[in-house]
Amino acid sequence: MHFYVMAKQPIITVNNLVKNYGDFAAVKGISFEVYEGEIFGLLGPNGAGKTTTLEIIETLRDKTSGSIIVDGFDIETDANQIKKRIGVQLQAAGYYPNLNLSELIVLFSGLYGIDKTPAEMLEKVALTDKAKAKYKDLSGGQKQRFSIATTLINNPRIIFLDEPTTGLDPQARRNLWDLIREIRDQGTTVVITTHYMDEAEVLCDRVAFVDGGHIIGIDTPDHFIDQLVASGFERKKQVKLANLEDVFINLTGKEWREG
Ligand SMILES: Nc1ncnc2c1ncn2[C@@H]1O[C@H](COP(=O)(O)OP(=O)(O)OP(=O)(O)O)[C@@H](O)[C@H]1O
Repeated sequence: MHFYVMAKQPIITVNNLVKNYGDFAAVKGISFEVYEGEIFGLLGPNGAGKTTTLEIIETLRDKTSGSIIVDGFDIETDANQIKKRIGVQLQAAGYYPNLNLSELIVLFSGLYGIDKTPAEMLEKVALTDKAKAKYKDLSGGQKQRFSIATTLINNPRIIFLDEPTTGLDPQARRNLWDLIREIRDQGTTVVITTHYMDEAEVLCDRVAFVDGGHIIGIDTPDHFIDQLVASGFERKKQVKLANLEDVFINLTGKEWREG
């Protein structure tokens, strides 16, 4: 039993959040809670307002109106306290190209004023043997794991992952799911966006669907699916007991491909 089952304490409360870019309303008054210790997914089509919402909660973007409380702190008055308690994935461009992974961890730890050993952080994301490698020389899956390691340096209460598995092969995706689950099981709340519904279904404890700047549904994946089935919905095609991804994994093996 993981942490989520025991406590349903809100760690993020978003109330009536609005974001306008000039005349364009990207987020139109959304409200939701993220519970402590869960993996919470923001799902929805391109342009729905997911990244905008995340970046506002991460204190990286100003809101137009509404209120946000993160771990008991109001974004309006205590953004610095919030920054200390969250981990945000940096864009790849933020990594100095000539430093190796160990040196990058030392650099980021220094920025946070926290004394973390590179070995400790790299071990968490199974990159111990890449300590001397440069970020640009990593595979896609390794890059994602490294960037997740950097979100954990300040012992955050919550981490935010924006499409962390986009572009990864099936093994790398599944390995990343395991890593994200481990992070949750150690008590860190995870907020994630993804366009992969299979991923959201197996990974997220709860999901919110965002469309056109509104939240149009929020529940556990199981409840959503059960409700749809109860309403009489049936898939047109006979569902097979395996899919092409299972074939891929079966043929190529389950081991980590990228070292
Ligand atoms: N800085 C900006 N200025 C003007 N419009 C913006 C800006 N940033 C985002 N938008 C617009 O706001 C809307 C929401 O964008 P956002 O990136 O939040 O969507 P998203 O749900 O994350 O989409 P995706 O799945 O494609 O990442 C889009 O129509 C986008 O074009």
